[in-house]
Amino acid sequence: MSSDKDSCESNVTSSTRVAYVYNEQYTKLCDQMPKIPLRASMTHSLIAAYGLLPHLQVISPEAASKEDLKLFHSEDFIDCLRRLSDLDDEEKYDDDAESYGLMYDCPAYPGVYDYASAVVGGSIAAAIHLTEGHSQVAVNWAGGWHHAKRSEASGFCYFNDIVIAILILRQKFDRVLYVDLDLHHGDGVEDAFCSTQKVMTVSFHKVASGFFPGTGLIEDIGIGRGRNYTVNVPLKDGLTDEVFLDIFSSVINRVHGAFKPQAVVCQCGADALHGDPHAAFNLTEKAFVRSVEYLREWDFPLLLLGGGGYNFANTARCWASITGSLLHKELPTDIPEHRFFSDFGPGYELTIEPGNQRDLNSEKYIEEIRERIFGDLENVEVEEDGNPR
Ligand SMILES: O=C(CCc1ccccc1NC(=O)c1cccc(C(F)(F)F)c1)NO
Ligand SMILES: [Zn+2]
Repeated sequence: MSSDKDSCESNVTSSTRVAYVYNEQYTKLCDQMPKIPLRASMTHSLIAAYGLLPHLQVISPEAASKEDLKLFHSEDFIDCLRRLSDLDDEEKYDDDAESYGLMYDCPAYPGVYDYASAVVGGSIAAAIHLTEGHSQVAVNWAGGWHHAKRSEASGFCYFNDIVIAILILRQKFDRVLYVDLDLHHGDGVEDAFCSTQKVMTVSFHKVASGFFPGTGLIEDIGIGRGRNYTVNVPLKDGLTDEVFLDIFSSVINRVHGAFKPQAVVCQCGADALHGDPHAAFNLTEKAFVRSVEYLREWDFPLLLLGGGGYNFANTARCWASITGSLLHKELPTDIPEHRFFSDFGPGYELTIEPGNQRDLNSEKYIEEIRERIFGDLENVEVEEDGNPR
């Protein structure tokens, strides 16, 4: 006779368990990324401080092997990053470096190979957890590096963990939907899948002259067989939660109806939040939490990844709020005492104040892009495959 504790344990089925990629060494490695020092530990510590770890299924990742990386990246690029990563700073200048994007925004700092392959390993572990049916949701907040190309690092992204995770999901799921909430266009993922009908990429991002990466225009809808399977939602400064959630829900609803995805990957880059040094949108964590809740309602395998986010306390607030929501836990507004408590001043609260920048997204503008995207999605029709998921 199982005690009621066992029986309550046993009713934690794969559909309610949330897998969470973490181990101490992995997080320490991710903390060393120069653009986001200690951000991985801040995110994990806040999630732990809110007492969420016992409710998560923690999965410990291994670094991606060279074979794993070759699922997307070229061998010469992988070898170059490996070589430069082993050098200390002096001998850095190698003419290859520039052609592989390993300068400026993506310096090949000592140990960068171990960092970048560890992050890919984290997203692979999460994706495998979903293909093996151990849970319906898997989270790798240290992942989400959407700019990396097959043979080029770009925009702080070295290896594209997202593309590799999607390729793993595609081994089991015929149609995979990719949603990118980062302030910046998810160009690396879009490029990887722009000519296939099997992966639909939908990116919501800022478009303005001179703003990185400069791609992701509304007229970019994919090429060849992939035409209409790329969706870009170009947005302007001052975006609010309300306007974002309105365009997000209407576009994603049509995407769901037309593409009928069997698994979803969502990049939750937090540089779209108010308070980020990019100072572009007025979003709060509510925009992200409600977007993920919207995707969750469809109850198919969901992989959540991080990405940008340079106000580290706000990034931790956002990702801890999403994690709490996945567990149907209401998190108290007061930030609990923990290692990084002092970084959450002056309010020491979980919620983020909305920005008050003027919203350049007029109703007319939002209607125009909504109608344009709806029109393009009319051309998407997938035959319901008979195969079970
Ligand atoms: O977040 C990104 C990449 C950000 C990026 C790529 C290429 C060129 C510039 C940027 N952004 C910055 O360099 C940037 C902007 C504001 C604040 C910072 C910070 F890291 F110093 F905080 C960095 N993609 O999702
Ligand atoms: Zn970004």
